[in-house]
Amino acid sequence: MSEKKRIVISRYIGERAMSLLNELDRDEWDIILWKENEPASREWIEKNVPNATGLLVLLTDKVNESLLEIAGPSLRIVSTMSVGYDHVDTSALRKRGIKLGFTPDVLTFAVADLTVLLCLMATRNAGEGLTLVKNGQWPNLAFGPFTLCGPQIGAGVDGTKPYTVGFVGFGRIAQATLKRLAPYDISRCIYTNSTSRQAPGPQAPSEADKELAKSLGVGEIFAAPLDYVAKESDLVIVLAPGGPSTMHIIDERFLRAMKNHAVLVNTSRGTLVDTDALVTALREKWIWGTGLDVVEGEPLIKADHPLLALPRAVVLPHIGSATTDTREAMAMLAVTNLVNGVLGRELEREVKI
Ligand SMILES: O=CC(=O)O
Repeated sequence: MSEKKRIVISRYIGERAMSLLNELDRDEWDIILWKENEPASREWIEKNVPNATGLLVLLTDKVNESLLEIAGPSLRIVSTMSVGYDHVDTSALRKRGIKLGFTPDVLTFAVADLTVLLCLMATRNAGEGLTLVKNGQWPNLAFGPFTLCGPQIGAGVDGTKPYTVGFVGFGRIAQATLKRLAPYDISRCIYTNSTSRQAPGPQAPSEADKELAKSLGVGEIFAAPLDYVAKESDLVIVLAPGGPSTMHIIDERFLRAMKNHAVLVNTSRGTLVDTDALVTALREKWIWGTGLDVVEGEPLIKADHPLLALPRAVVLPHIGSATTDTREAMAMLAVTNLVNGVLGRELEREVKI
């Protein structure tokens, strides 16, 4: 009797998504599942991946040359339950003709919501306020008129203050974030993309920029170089993909160029921000504060990380897409991609690598 084909899944991703695997005839397919509620050990993945046809991973699992070597030539599809895929070596996949499935779109609203949450928390000192209250140090017993005051997002109390939101990366999630911020009366949105980033100056708004500005009621929208975004923005939101091309794109130079009352929010990948420079920027008050859902070197499992001692740093544990609905949709899409991939069908969402 010939050996069954195998699929390796590095985390239990819920009953509904797992039930989609029923399309695979179990006389033909073995489903190998890591059942613990923590990342699968490398040892476990390496032990089970040889001769697999499909591999479903989360962003805690590195898919690199050595893993693909171990998997061998049977592997057809890697499906990641994430929109980001900087944990996957795409060139190693490409040269072996292995497809990569991912889960964009379904998480756009959840991440945009969390981005706005961090914008508000970081501008309004909510991190510091929460810490004081939890430590029994409620600060307003003597109601200081300016206690815990922070900058206000948007056009201000009389609705006339110019307010600029800068985006580093302006894809689906960034645009959904802008849509949520638009009711704050944003006079300008400036953004970088891979071409404008190094350009000599700001670009004239494209037709798409003009249309978006009109539909959202934002004064104007246009692309600009990084240093322009740093210098001009009251709020900088980082929403670009991770990987070598964006490593430390927010560095000391960028942070020094920012306005003193400006806030930096990162809900993409920790590697985009040079953490040491950010810590100095906060300590020396080059900027007002920061809201981070991702940090270089995460998870931060020790409370002695310098960021955590800073009252103006609001740090969340990478929960951008963590609504139940969204995670379920991501899980379903990841399994659909996996099943389609192993059966040789087109993936519902494939990274063109
Ligand atoms: O960070 C989360 C993702 O890439 O889905």
